[in-house]
Amino acid sequence: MDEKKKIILKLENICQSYVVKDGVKDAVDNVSLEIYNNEFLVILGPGYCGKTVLMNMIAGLEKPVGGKIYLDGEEIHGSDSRIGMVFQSLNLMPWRTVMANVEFGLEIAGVSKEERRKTAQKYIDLVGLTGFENSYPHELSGGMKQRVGIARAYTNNPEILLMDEPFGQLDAQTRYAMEDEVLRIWEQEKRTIIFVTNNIEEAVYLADRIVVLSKCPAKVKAIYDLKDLPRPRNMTDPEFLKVRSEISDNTDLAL
Ligand SMILES: Nc1ncnc2c1ncn2[C@@H]1O[C@H](COP(=O)(O)OP(=O)(O)OP(=O)(O)O)[C@@H](O)[C@H]1O
Repeated sequence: MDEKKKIILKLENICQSYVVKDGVKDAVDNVSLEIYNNEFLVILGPGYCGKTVLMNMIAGLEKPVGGKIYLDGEEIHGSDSRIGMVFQSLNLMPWRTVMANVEFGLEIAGVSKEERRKTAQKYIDLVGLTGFENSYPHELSGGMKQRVGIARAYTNNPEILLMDEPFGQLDAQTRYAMEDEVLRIWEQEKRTIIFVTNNIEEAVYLADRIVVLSKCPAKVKAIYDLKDLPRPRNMTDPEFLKVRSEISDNTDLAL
């Protein structure tokens, strides 16, 4: 079988609800998805629709009230080291240098100092932070902090990388630069990426496939295969704009 078509992660009828003061709030409603090995999957949906809740369930940070999650064909029931996460709020430790932040997961896993230095350096170089190993988070720009977050996630060697609106807080210029960076890193160091955004241009720029979610509670509204849209993509190309408008006609995003 084509390695790209191997299903690495499967969500089967995933549901999430919360008890709130005036009843039950449904956040995710019967989401089923198959995610292929090494693909760049973008989850696109309006604000508060349930994107983060869905990512948290994949990451094992919260338990679905219904449904099953399979990784490499086996059901998983919580967090799994094969799934890593890059958060929007990066949770970098301000008292640790770039190197110490990137090494952190390996330190916890008991990897020797020499080994973790080597691995961390590889990913610091990959994300373009060579020379900043001894800097502290407050000395870095927003884009550089995101790079630290990405390096830290890669260092733990996950098969799947979850990125929940990682560039949402960056200014437009830095955001464009980071989109190119994440594509470059993905091309160089292939992993499956599941990337959440509410920005349609970002979705069309990055994705192999886009999963469009409905308003809350999140349901799968449509799936678009963009593999035939050549890379590098240009947001002003007629072909890009055609795909963008086709998708925007079919979303609940306020555009
Ligand atoms: N623990 C919880 N208890 C009650 N409601 C919750 C809880 N977690 C999430 N929700 C609700 O579920 C809905 C989806 O939230 P979620 O954070 O997944 O949205 P989102 O699509 O990631 O939004 P954004 O684009 O703003 O990041 C929201 O209405 C939110 O208030």
